[in-house]
Amino acid sequence: MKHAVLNPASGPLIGEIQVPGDKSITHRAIILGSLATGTTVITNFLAGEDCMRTADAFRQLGVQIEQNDTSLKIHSNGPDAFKEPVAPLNLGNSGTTARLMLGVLAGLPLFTTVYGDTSLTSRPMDRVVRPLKKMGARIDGCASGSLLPMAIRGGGLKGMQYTLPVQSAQVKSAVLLGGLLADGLTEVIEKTPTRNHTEKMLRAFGTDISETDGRIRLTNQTALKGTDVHVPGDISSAAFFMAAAAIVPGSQLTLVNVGLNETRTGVIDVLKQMGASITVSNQQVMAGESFGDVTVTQQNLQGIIIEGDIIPKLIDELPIIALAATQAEGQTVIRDAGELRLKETDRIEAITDGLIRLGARVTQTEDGMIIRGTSRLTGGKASAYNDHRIAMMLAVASLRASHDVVIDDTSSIDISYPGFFRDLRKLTSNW
Ligand SMILES: O=C(O)C1=C[C@@H](OP(=O)(O)O)[C@@H](O)[C@H](O)C1
Ligand SMILES: C=C(OP(=O)(O)O)C(=O)O
Repeated sequence: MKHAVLNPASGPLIGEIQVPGDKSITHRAIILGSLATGTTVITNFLAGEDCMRTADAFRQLGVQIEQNDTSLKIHSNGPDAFKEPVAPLNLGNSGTTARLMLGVLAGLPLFTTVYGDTSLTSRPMDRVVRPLKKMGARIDGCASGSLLPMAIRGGGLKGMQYTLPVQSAQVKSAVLLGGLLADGLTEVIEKTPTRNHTEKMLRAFGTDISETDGRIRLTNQTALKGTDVHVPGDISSAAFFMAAAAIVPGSQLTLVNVGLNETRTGVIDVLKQMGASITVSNQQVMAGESFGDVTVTQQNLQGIIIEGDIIPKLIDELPIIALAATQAEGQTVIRDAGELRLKETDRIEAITDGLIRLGARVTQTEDGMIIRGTSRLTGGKASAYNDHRIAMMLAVASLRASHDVVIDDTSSIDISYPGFFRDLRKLTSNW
């Protein structure tokens, strides 16, 4: 338990900051580096707990993964050299590890068992189990095979065409990774774009994968080649400081080397639409992934409606966007975000509860919330619900509160942003 008492308010956030590497891209680099033959060096990788679960899972399959402060070095002889793990794989708190690994494990001719923590054990896995079973996978688990723990007898998959019934990059990626190890053609059809790091990274590792009008196609290609990957900063982590700079008077903050993949930049679009001044500079592209420097200058914000196709582009940023909305004039309505109820915790409940406890006016709806601004945050005691994004949102709220913000436990922050408090302290004068 890491109880935190955050003193209220701060001066403006001024200066420059570099957030850690992208979580989604780090997971995929570890997965493809392990499936590839040869050496893969991943720089600026995220050493967060979730990504380390993915690395440990491949270590248990016999892949050599060395970690130092600046890089992860993977030596692999490809999937044919994997060994059957002698113990269950612990996937911790990580939905991405669970869903993507189920795709991989279903495609390997090995028997494996997987489990996770209390939160992961309650998150739906049938969304990946169903399509993988259609490809021929033999998977069983709790609750009629829809929850962890699960057992997978892999191998013998056949490619198929699959239309995504949920807007989920994890489901898309599980089917594509299964397809990579399956016989024949796999085609995934997505009506609303979700994050496309798997597709971009597969291409970077030499896979022939095509994408037209939301139809993504690939055939069995186990001969991936080890490739060096440089991971851009995580826009989902940067979002906490973007929003902080947007709501603390007098702030001007630059976030350097932030990933700007077109399927992830919804938070920038929304903050701009609310009235924040945001500029992007030094934009570059590496292995198909765009990144650059993002400067946010505080301006008065207005409430807006956030709904529809933009939701998957900012799904993980909704906790901090909701906080920003408490500091905007008028009403902000968030709709079509029912997926938030299926994350590390029910985030609609957790955001609403946390913000109300700190003095904001928020009403939850089935698939979102209504936030009435401008609220003077009073501070108070709130629970992070063991969820990293809720804990960081509550910590940023202290910058606009009139009294202390007390958070029950902030240890979950290590999932995606080790060093968050060091960075927050660097930018503010309140601790
Ligand atoms: O593919 C990924 O790396 C992720 C996809 C999203 O989940 P869904 O696929 O469930 O939307 C996101 O919320 C999660 O943090 C990371
Ligand atoms: C939902 C998240 O991650 P995961 O699904 O991988 O647990 C997140 O990081 O906000």
